[in-house]
Amino acid sequence: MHQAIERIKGGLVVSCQAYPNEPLRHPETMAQMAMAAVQGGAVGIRCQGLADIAAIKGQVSVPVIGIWKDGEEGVYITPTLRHARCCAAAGADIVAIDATGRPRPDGLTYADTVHALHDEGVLVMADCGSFADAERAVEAGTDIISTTLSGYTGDRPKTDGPDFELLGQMIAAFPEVPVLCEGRIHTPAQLHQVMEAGAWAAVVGTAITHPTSITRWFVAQL
Ligand SMILES: CC(=O)N[C@H](C=O)[C@@H](O)[C@H](O)[C@H](O)COP(=O)(O)O
Repeated sequence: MHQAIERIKGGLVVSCQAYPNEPLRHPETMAQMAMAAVQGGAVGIRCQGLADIAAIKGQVSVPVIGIWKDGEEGVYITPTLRHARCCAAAGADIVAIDATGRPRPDGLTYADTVHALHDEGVLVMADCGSFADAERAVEAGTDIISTTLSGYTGDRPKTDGPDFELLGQMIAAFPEVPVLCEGRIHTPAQLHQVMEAGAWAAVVGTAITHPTSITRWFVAQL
């Protein structure tokens, strides 16, 4: 098992992302957010965009999972081999990529992409939207599989909280592969539950690092 993957075992990875045109969308701001998360006990950081990856790697020593979101529909999380290589070059310890079977903009298959990255020594995390995606990812030899895209690809309902069902299926089917739970973990109790279920680690974004969403949750109660 690679050291970066060992280091996040049993812990909380915090996703530090601001979306296009949002006030916090600045690499230095995201690096400050990442440092704050590490102070709170995060064992890893997930972040978006080459500038943010580089800025965050410059400030924290925990493993960084890098992605590059390009577009908003279809395959947009690190959609091509080029995007993934750039994330690695920017300093990501692990690169997360879309693991769905949808056509990729560069025409490569998911497996082609993973094999090319492995040839270059890059660790790959599969952002899955279904159990079939997880099977494809494991078949390709992916280092980490995750529930990231559950509820966002049309294959699974968008549950209020994390997709415990998919998480459980992945853990049961692939005991040798680290399974991360990511997506809609909104409370410490839900985090406890996903770790009890056997997740290798969990990724929390919105509930920790997206104040606009958190404010809306409160305002909705007024
Ligand atoms: C579907 C998609 O594009 N997910 C993205 C992946 O990086 C992010 O927008 C999420 O914030 C991240 O997965 C963490 O999830 P949550 O913010 O729910 O804790």
